[in-house]
Amino acid sequence: MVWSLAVWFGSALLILAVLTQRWWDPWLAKSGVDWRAFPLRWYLLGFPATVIRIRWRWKQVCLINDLSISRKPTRMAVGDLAVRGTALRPIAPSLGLPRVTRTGLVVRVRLNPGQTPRPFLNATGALEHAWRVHRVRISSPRRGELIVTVTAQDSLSRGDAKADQQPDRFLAARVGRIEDGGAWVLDLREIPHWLLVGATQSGKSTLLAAWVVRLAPQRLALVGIDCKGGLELGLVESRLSALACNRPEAIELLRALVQEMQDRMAACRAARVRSIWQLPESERPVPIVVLVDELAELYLSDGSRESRDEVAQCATLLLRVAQLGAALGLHLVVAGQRVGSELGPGVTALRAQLGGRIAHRVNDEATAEMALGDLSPDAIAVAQTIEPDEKGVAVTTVGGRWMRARSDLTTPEQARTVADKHAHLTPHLPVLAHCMTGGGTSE
Ligand SMILES: Nc1ncnc2c1ncn2[C@@H]1O[C@H](COP(=O)(O)OP(=O)(O)OP(=O)(O)O)[C@@H](O)[C@H]1O
Repeated sequence: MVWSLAVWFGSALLILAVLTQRWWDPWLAKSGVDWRAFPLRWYLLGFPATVIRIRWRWKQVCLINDLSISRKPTRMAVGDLAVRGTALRPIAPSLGLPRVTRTGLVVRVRLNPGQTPRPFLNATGALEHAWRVHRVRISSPRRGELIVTVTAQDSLSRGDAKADQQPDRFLAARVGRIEDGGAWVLDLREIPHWLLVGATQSGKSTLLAAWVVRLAPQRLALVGIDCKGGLELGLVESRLSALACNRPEAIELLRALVQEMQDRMAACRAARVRSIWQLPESERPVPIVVLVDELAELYLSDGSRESRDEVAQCATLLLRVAQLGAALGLHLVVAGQRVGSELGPGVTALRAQLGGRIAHRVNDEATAEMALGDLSPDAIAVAQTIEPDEKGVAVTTVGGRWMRARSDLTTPEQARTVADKHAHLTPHLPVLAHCMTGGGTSE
C-alpha cells in the first residue's frame, strides 16, 4: 500500500516535472544550477520528456516534412477531395517503442508501403528542432525500416574525467570521446593501420599529438615522417626513434623499416610462428608505430624524373609496410588533406590497406567518400556536416560501426612535455641508426 502510493506519487511528480520543464529549466540555468550534470538526470527526466515530445509531435512533423502518405479514399476521389466530403487523411509511419541509451534513445520506424529513407534523411534537422535534441541520425538496415538514433546533448563538448584517467591497454590509445559519451579508443592491435583525413585546420595534427601522448608511456617505438619540414612531429622528436623531414629522408627511413620487417620475418620463420605476437615475450621485438603527417608530400611530383622516381619509391615502400607490417609489429598512421587517386595509383592501393578510418571536416564529398565510402553512405553525409568551428570533431570507425568523435585538445606544449618526460623510453633500433633523432635506450 505504502509502496504503491510512493510509486503513484513519484510518477505524478515526474509527469509534472516533464510537463513544466520549459518553465523551470531556464530558471534553474539562470540560478546557476547545472541540473544536466546530474548523473541520473537523463534516465529520470530527459528520457521520459523526450519520448513524450517525440510521440506528441510525430504526426505533425511527418505532415510538415512530407513524411506521411495519404490514406487511399474508400470512395471515388475528385482532385484532392473524396466524394461525400471525406478529406484525404495523412498517415505517418508507425513509431516503435523507444529504447533508452546512455546519452539518448533509439527508436525503430516502420515505413508505409512505397516510402523510402531519403526524405527522412533530409528531414533530420527538422526532427532535431521539433524534438529539441542535439542530433538525430537515421539509418535503414532493412527495406521499409528506419533506425532513428537520438543524441540528447552534445556529449563531444563535455569532458569525461573518469575516462581520462583510465590507463590504456598496450598499443591502444584513448584520444578523445565518441558521441555516445564513451571513450574514443584507437587500438592498433584491433586495427593495425589508420587513415586520417581532413581539411586544413580541421584537427589532424591535434589528434596525432593526442595519439602520441597516449602511446608515449608504452613500450613501443614511434617513428615520424613529416615532410612539412618536421614542423608538426618535430614537437615530439624526443620520443621518436627516427624522424624524416623531407622526401629523401623519408625514403631512407622507409627502406630501413622494410629491412627491419625482413629481419623480423626471418626471426618468425626461424621460430616457426606467423607473427611477432607468437614469439616468446623475451624475444619479441618492440612494435613500431609509423606516423606520417601529410601524405601528399610523399606523392606530389613536379614532373622531373628525379621526383617521379622518389614518388614511385615512396609508394612502393609504404605499400610494403602496410601489406606486411601488421603481423610484424609495424603500424601505419597516415594523415592527409586528400587521399584521392589524383596523387597517383599508389595512394589507392595504400588506402585499401588502411582499415581504420577517421574523417575530420572535409572540403568536398569526394574526400569523405574516399575515407568513409566503404563504411556507409550515411557516414559520408555526416562528415560533410561537420562545421568549421567543430575543431577536432571527426567521423570514425568504432567496433565496425561509424560514429562522431572528438579528440582531446592537446596543445603543442603538452605534447612536447609528455614526449620529453618519456624520452628515456625511446627504443634505439639499430636498423634506424642512420635515421636517428636524439638519443635512445638500446633494444
Ligand atoms: N579536439 C579539439 N578541440 C578543440 N580545438 C581543437 C581540437 N582539435 C584541433 N583544435 C584546434 O583547431 C586548430 C587546428 O588544429 P590542427 O592544427 O590540429 O589542424 P590540422 O588539420 O592539422 O591543420 P593543418 O592541416 O593546417 O596542419 C588548432 O587551433 C587547434 O587548437
